[in-house]
Amino acid sequence: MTVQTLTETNATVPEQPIFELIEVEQVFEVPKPGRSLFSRETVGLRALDGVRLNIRKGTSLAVVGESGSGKSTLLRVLLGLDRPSGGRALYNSKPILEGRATGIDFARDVAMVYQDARGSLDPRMTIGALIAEPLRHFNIVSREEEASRVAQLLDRVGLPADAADRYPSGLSGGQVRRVAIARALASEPTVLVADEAVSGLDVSTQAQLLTLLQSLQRDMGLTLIFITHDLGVASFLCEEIAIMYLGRIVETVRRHIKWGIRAV
Ligand SMILES: Nc1ncnc2c1ncn2[C@@H]1O[C@H](COP(=O)(O)OP(=O)(O)OP(=O)(O)O)[C@@H](O)[C@H]1O
Repeated sequence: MTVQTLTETNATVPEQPIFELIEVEQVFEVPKPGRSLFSRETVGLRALDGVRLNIRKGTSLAVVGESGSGKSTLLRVLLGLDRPSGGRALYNSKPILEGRATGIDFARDVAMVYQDARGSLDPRMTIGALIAEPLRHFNIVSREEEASRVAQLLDRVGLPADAADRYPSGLSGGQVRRVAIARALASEPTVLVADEAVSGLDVSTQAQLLTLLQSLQRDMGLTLIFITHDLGVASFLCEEIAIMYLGRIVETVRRHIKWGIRAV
């Protein structure tokens, strides 16, 4: 069996970050604890509290934290789905929301694999049609080339070509995650964001998916942002781990992944 070995290093890469968060804050108005039933009193909840984060192109970053630490809030800011209440969130040195407003490039460049992979796929569509959807939306290939690109993408995620004719209900949890990854790759993104992409699966399926994500990141030069509450998964997969607690990044661990072979 092939496994990777991880070794710590202090190497620094002086490259311009693809994502940059500078003192990002997100404050939500929530009902004041202990208020009377009829009171509308609120308090500000700091879901993000001065977050600073640089993500370099082609690297892998895991954002790890317990429930409520702010991971999803951070993700929504990175995806430009929410405007932070303070600080600056940049993608390729431009405000993320500006990037989204200018349209299709950000959506094509930054692909997402959702935690609820099955729920994110229309159960009435075949796997082939689901993967072809982003190909058409972003005009990646001509209609004639579509079927062969779908087959390539299925192969890339370790599914057989005949999976294209099946429906999500006919696939296992692990296979559905692979389809979600193939769909995300269809737009030929620079960044792949995966939110709890292996949670709720058995250990061996998790390991296979993590190995797949690792090889995709390495072979395609993707920037991988992986959100998880599982430190073990994070350290297996990613070069850099940002640990969140109460809306802050309390620690960042940088690793240099060396590929090696060890008999186990
Ligand atoms: N839209 C919102 N309105 C009010 N409070 C919110 C909102 N979104 C998140 N919160 C609060 O912000 C804090 C951080 O939530 P967030 O969902 O980002 O945490 P998380 O680390 O992703 O948790 P989980 O792992 O459970 O998904 C929590 O206290 C949450 O209740």
